[in-house]
Amino acid sequence: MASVKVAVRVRPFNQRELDLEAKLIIQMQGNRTGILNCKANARDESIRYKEFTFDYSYWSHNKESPNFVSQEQVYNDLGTEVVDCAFQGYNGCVFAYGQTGSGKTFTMMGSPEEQGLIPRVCKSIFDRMVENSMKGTTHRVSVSYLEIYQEKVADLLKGHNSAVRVREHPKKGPYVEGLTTLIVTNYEQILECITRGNANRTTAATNMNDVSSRSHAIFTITFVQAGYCNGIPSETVSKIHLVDLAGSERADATGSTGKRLKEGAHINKSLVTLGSVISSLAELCSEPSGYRRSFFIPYRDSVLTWLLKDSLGGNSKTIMIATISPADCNYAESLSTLRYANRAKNIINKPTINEDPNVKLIRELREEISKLRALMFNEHRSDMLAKIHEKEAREKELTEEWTSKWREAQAILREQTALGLRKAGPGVVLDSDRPHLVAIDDDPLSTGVTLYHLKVNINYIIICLIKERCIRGTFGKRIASLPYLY
Ligand SMILES: Nc1ncnc2c1ncn2[C@@H]1O[C@H](COP(=O)(O)OP(=O)(O)OP(=O)(O)O)[C@@H](O)[C@H]1O
Repeated sequence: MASVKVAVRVRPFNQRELDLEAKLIIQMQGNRTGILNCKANARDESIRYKEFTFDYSYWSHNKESPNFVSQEQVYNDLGTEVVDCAFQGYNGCVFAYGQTGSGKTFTMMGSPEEQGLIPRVCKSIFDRMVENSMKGTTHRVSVSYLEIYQEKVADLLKGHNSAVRVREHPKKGPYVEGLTTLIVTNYEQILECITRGNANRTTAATNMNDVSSRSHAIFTITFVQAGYCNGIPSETVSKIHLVDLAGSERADATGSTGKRLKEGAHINKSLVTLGSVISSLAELCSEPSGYRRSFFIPYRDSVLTWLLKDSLGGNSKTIMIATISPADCNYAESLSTLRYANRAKNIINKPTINEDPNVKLIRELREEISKLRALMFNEHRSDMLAKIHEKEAREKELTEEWTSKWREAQAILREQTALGLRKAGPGVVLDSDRPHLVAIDDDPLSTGVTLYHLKVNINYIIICLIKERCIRGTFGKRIASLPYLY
């Protein structure tokens, strides 16, 4: 069990707020955040000033302050937890929520000079992978990047207009059908994916932000870690969702009309549903265990909550970052964000280590065998020997199967890395001048690309195309497309 961790961050005044000579209404001390209502003339202090306690309250308003919290500190507190999640085999999720222009994209993505959480998390994952590889562990990292714009999902690694559909697998839950999943082998490649995806995101200028994200964006890292631990195979798969939500907004504050107003309605639909999901979960989790009524959680009322189902009340360690403006003119929005964040604190998730099912079976068999051996030794039960032998044979068979699959996957990855072969959007990039054929495979469970070496000095080739598989030449040009060609 793990509560959703909540951090609140306040940004500097923006130009609009400076022009309006806005007053500073946010105060932070330790992990407490206070908000002052300048307009209320009531004597009752509880109406004028409201205070909330979070896991972290980040003062990023002015660099001169001794309490100033930089991008680096946000990463040290929150990003390292996400990286730990990946290496321990847990799913993780960070989502940034707040008013338009309050600093969500700055916190998640940042700028080239002041990188945000996403690039820092990616960098750290690859740095730690290098360290762990020395100990014999192997890793596979793949990424996908999607946006939800007006309740429709687009594949950001394919292009802005690449619509894809959300479906629900009976066991694995919601997923996006046909979403591009690219294997990345170093930080530069992952950065390339982020840059490509960001360029495809829907943005527009509003009164609150010159480059306002009009969509919800989910960058997902799938991290597989495999190797031997104390002589036993170990393999974990973690999914890390890094989410930059579109701004929660009021039409009058953002100057929305026409298309922007329609966008706002859709953005709000997702955020309102997110709010309902958070409220229902918070209520559910605050009931004493054993007395919990069956609550309906409206995950399917919006694409966003449907896709983030596991991150909210499910199998994930989740962090919410609520970003707020420091200015009095945004009092209502900031108070609403703080209340939203305050509710999210009560959500309790149930993260578990995502172990490969075969590896889990091997581990369990070994445990059973040790127990049976101890029992046999203590109680002189010779009848157990046959049972032990049977379990040992099964365990050996599974271990051999797993080891050969693992070695094969390692060899393919090594070969592709050595040749600089990788899937890039609809094509592949290959930095090699050796003759070859490349098969592009859309199966997300495979490495995505398969390389066929051609022996030099062979004048003709026979190609047998397996159903629906397409073989392309060096420059991605289709050289044969018949189902069977002899
Ligand atoms: N902590 C911060 N320190 C310095 N500048 C910041 C900070 N937070 C936000 N900004 C600046 O404020 C502006 C708006 O921030 P940002 O684009 O991150 O907002 P947003 O919440 O993502 O908005 P939207 O919902 O419209 O996309 C940007 O110019 C950004 O650089």
